[in-house]
Amino acid sequence: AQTIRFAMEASYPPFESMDASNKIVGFDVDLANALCKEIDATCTFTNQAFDSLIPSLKFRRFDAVISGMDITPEREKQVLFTQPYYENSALFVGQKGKIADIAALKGKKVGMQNGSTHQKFITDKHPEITVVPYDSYMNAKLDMQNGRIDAVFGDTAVVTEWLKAEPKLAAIGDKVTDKDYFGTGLGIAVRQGNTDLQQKLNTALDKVKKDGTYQTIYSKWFQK
Ligand SMILES: NC(=[NH2+])NCCC[C@H](N)C(=O)O
Repeated sequence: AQTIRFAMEASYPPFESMDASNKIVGFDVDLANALCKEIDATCTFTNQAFDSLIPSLKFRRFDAVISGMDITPEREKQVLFTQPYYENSALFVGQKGKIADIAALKGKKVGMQNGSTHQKFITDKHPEITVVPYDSYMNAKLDMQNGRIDAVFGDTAVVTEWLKAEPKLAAIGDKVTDKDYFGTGLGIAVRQGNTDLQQKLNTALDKVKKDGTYQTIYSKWFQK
């Protein structure tokens, strides 16, 4: 059987994180395993810095990236994406009662992962906000909670889990849905030209979306 080598940045629960035994677990892992089962392939998973995922894919160190990654026009110039497997938008979060709205972030420090769509969005659309890039959203969140930065800008799905777990945090403003950055959803990236794998993954995605497998995995990792 075929082996599909997946890469991800695994400090991003519930999409991917390291469990107590240093195994990568999460929604993306379960979904990829379900797809590999359909394709009759063996999946492997490797943890890597987020901003190195696309370069490593191009260098053939891996076959696919599944990492809560937004399908964007800019990334589509470098890689091929599957159909979206998760709807996405972005949300600012800060300490409760500190920042009233997005306008109040002017001159403030906002953290996010280096190489993320969140970084690009703020750089392009909100030059009045100071971007503070991190190796992981977990470190950005810690700095925000310690008051070193004023807010974190992240995927709504992830940030919403933080808000449920931590009563001292609050959303700032509404979800950001700009299609050029977040609007088309999360996809699995494969190399340009690897339409064979792209098609296999797309067919498998159709199948798991239809037969209930996707919903089961979703309910395991995301609360309603
Ligand atoms: N596994 C991760 N650390 N993923 C971060 C993804 C952030 C954002 N959705 C992006 O595509 O840029």
